[in-house]
Amino acid sequence: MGNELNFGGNLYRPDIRMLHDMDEVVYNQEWLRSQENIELYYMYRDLSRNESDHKKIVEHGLRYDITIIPPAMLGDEYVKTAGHYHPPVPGQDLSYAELYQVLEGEATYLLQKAEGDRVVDVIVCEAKAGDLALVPPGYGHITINTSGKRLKMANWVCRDFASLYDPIKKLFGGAYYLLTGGFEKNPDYGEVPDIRFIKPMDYPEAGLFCGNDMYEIVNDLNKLDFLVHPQDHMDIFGKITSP
Ligand SMILES: O=P(O)(O)OC[C@H]1O[C@](O)(CO)[C@@H](O)[C@@H]1O
Repeated sequence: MGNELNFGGNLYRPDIRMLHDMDEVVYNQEWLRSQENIELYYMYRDLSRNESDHKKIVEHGLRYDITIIPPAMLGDEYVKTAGHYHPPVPGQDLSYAELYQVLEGEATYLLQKAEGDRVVDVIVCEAKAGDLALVPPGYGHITINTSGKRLKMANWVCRDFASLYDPIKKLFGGAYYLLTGGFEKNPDYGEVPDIRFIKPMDYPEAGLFCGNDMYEIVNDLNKLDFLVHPQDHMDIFGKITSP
């Protein structure tokens, strides 16, 4: 069982994203049609080091996942996740946030904010091992591995929602594709803003620092309340949404 992940002495089996799960969102459709249905990336969900951690994580409405994206090319496009948005928090007009940390390799996080049918902000954050990347409410997100090395990343997220894939599928991918020649605007989006490049940041207000293993916040999960009740913690997102 070569795909199992050992986390805290527990073995986890992944959900596997196959190439042809991504048919709508791959840039080079001609290349895609000639390809076998290979495994692209591995999603290990709801991890914990022990039962007591798991109880705390569930009580706080959270989930800790690890995703492994081996290096690959999708024709002349770098391997990436399918991409999704999050639904609104019940009773709010704000959607759930998510927090990533690169554990190994390098990630390019593409975040895009939709307002109705338009994308009004596109952010790219390039992150290396230890770096944190926050997905604010309202932003869809895609992770791209351009590094030629295995990318292993973790995320904390609210456990009570299902991701929304259709808005990205129906426009054949994110607002930009990352090709060997650089970022290419997706023509199906019409007008999109230029990319804002941001650096990975610390979030001292939540006790989160690049370089510190973010799983350890399991001992103080109230600090992640911004993932479950983003409406109560808008300051933390402001550094990214209006720098
Ligand atoms: O759902 P996608 O777009 O394939 O992206 C996968 C990622 O999303 C998550 O489900 C969390 O948003 C992770 O488990 C995984 O990293």
